[in-house]
Amino acid sequence: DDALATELVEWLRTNGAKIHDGLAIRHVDPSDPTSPRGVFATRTIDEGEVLCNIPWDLMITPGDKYTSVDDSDEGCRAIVSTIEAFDDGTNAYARYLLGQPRRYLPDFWSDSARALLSEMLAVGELAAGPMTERDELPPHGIGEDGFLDWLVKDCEGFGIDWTNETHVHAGEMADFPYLVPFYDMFNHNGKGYNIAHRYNPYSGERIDQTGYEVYTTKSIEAGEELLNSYNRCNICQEQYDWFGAPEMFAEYGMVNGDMPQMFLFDFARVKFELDHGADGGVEVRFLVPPSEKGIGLLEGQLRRLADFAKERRDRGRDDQGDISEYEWDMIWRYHAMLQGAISLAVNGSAKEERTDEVWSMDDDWWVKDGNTNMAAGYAWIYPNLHQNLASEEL
Ligand SMILES: C[S@@+](CC[C@H](N)C(=O)[O-])C[C@H]1O[C@@H](n2cnc3c(N)ncnc32)[C@H](O)[C@@H]1O
Repeated sequence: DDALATELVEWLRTNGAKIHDGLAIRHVDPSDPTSPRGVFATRTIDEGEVLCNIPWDLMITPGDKYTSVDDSDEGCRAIVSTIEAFDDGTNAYARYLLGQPRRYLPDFWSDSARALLSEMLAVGELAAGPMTERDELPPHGIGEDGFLDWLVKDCEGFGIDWTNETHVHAGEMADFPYLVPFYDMFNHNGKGYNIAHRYNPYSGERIDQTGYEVYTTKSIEAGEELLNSYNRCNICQEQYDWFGAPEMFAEYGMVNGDMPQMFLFDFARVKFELDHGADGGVEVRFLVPPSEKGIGLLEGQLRRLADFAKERRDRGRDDQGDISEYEWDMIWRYHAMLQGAISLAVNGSAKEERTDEVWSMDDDWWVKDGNTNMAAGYAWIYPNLHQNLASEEL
């Protein structure tokens, strides 16, 4: 029943990719064809077995040679390559990507939906230009002058037609630096992963010669799902310390109750993780000691979020521009997630000793697990989504 996935695997094998024969691609909930697809073991797989090796030629890349991560027009070239793949009728991976949802990431929503979301996130008056992490709730960088506006400006001269929905879809799908067939079917698990990459594209190894290889890091039972971690993985070191539930929503379009969830509120200098406690209830763990001022600021946002819903949700979708049903649903799901998380933090902070230390620290007040080590001229840990700080600026 999943022709696109079957066709993709056949096409990959025919063209030199290795795909483990103990795997099946199916919907996570087999009875619900709208649930996401995932990769499952059909038999026991030992630790260290290769799940796939994808030759360079089958990936969608910004160019035909390995390029480094600090290549400035790499993002635009990746989109152009994705458009070319879409136009190539023989490319089964492109057909699979064309079958993915359209405009599901907030960055690609309608102007009306992005405006409503920005207003919901604005801590104070809605700023005319882009807001920073200091005056909005996370995730950052979505509103006016968001990612798509930035792409349009940045990719001028690359022949991308932003009035063409297929080109926009290429912009949404194109991952920098490359799109890897099959690898992108592994779902996210917040508790950890059972797969790893043999090669680290960020370290400059020659994937154009070796292929992109993924193997198991544990032994896997039949029926078990093969899972990656999109933020706690061994490859995305730049997302390690700041990439929480709000960023999962921004970058992957996910809003769900999966635990653990991390939240970093810059404007209040509060950072915490939520997870199930021993009694099954959700508990808060502060990753940086909370301050009196920070908790007060969060309490203010709880009141504002409640008023916002009363005013905007109760008014209904129809008289607020051309917000789609999907966008509307996601906005209020995310609203509920924020309200829930902030309430847990405010209530949980009663048990904590409060200290104002965070307010005398520099902008890296929240860096705990990570560090600001440089690689290829960039700090891998940085506070604002879509913002690469050059090393001199830090
Ligand atoms: C890299 S793809 C994973 C494969 C994808 N499920 C598919 O059908 O092709 C990432 C997308 O999968 C979905 N996804 C992955 N992990 C998820 C999870 N734990 N909960 C909900 N959706 C998830 C999200 O829509 C996300 O944007």
